[in-house]
Amino acid sequence: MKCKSLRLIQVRSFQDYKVEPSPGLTLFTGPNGSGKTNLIEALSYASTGKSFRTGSDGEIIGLGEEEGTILVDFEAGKTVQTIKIKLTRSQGKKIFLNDTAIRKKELLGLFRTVLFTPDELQLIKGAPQLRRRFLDMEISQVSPRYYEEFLRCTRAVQQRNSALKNAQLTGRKPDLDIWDMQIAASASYLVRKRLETIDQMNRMVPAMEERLTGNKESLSIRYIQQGSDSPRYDMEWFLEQLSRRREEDARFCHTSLGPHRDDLRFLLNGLDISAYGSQGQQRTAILSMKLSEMEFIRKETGEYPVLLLDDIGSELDRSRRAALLSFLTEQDIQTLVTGTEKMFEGEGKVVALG
Ligand SMILES: Nc1ncnc2c1ncn2[C@@H]1O[C@H](COP(=O)(O)OP(=O)(O)OP(=O)(O)O)[C@@H](O)[C@H]1O
Repeated sequence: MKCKSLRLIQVRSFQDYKVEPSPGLTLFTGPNGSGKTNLIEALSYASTGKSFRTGSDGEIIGLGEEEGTILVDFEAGKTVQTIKIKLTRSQGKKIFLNDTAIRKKELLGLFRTVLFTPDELQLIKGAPQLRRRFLDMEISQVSPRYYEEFLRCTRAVQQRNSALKNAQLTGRKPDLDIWDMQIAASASYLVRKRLETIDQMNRMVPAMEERLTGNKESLSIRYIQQGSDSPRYDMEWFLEQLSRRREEDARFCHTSLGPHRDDLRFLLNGLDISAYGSQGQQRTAILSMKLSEMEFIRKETGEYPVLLLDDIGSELDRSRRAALLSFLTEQDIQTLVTGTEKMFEGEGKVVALG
């Protein structure tokens, strides 16, 4: 997967800007506020249909403008295609693939990227929802069915919660059977896919960790399931658990079991890295996971995704940057980075902003 060009029209600080990244390493340099992160954000947006910096599309449209457009030409296999995202203040966003309108759920998996930013440390320290998102996005990029089931499950949980709230307001018994069935069916698929993915990641992560640090600390990912010490994904189990929790769920008007309540733990030599790992160990662990995510996507799709690295100069020391660079060049991975020219020892194409 290669990004051939990125064009921004009335997006963030850019009036009309086009860049053609190198198929290898491209470094965006420039003073603070020159728009380096804006470029990474736009590429990630074209990949996922979402910004990693804001939940409000209005913030992305140039100040004072009514609309903004992100255009990405990318090569997948041997075909070059164009994603166009038109953001408007009054009518939301429209997404096009080669000028044909598509839905957001059809966007995922077209232009595949893996993102690494300083905020990524939150993956270890932050709320469970960030870890679930990491896993969900990773799998959704290679499996449209997964994303469909994910949306179905999310809707069913919302409907079940609404039914619980209504019941509390009206004093009537809620009819939860239909929602429990839907949640159990989707959950069974989602959790099975999550476990399979973690299993694959666990086979790759230690090698990445060793490559980056030269040591043999063993990093692994564990799935933490609400309601069971050893993860289950059979539908009957979900049905039985949801049914058993009805009374308690009715009290709090929420659904206390399902993929939306599960979490991940990252273990370094068997210990929870969020509690026992140093900052440096945590940063390296995240990078190892991101590189394993790259490998996972390559195994599933036959191509490496594009790697987006925002401001990692502050994150990785010199030896880790060198190890990262050797991996990226060896594997022919297209990488777009923000930072200073020195960051990768003068390697790659430099695009100066500001
Ligand atoms: N909607 C918008 N319209 C116009 N300009 C915007 C908009 N949103 C952000 N900006 C401008 O974009 C700039 C920030 O760009 P960005 O975050 O990409 O900088 P950067 O080069 O990554 O900086 P740093 O090196 O400090 O991380 C700021 O000058 C900000 O005012």
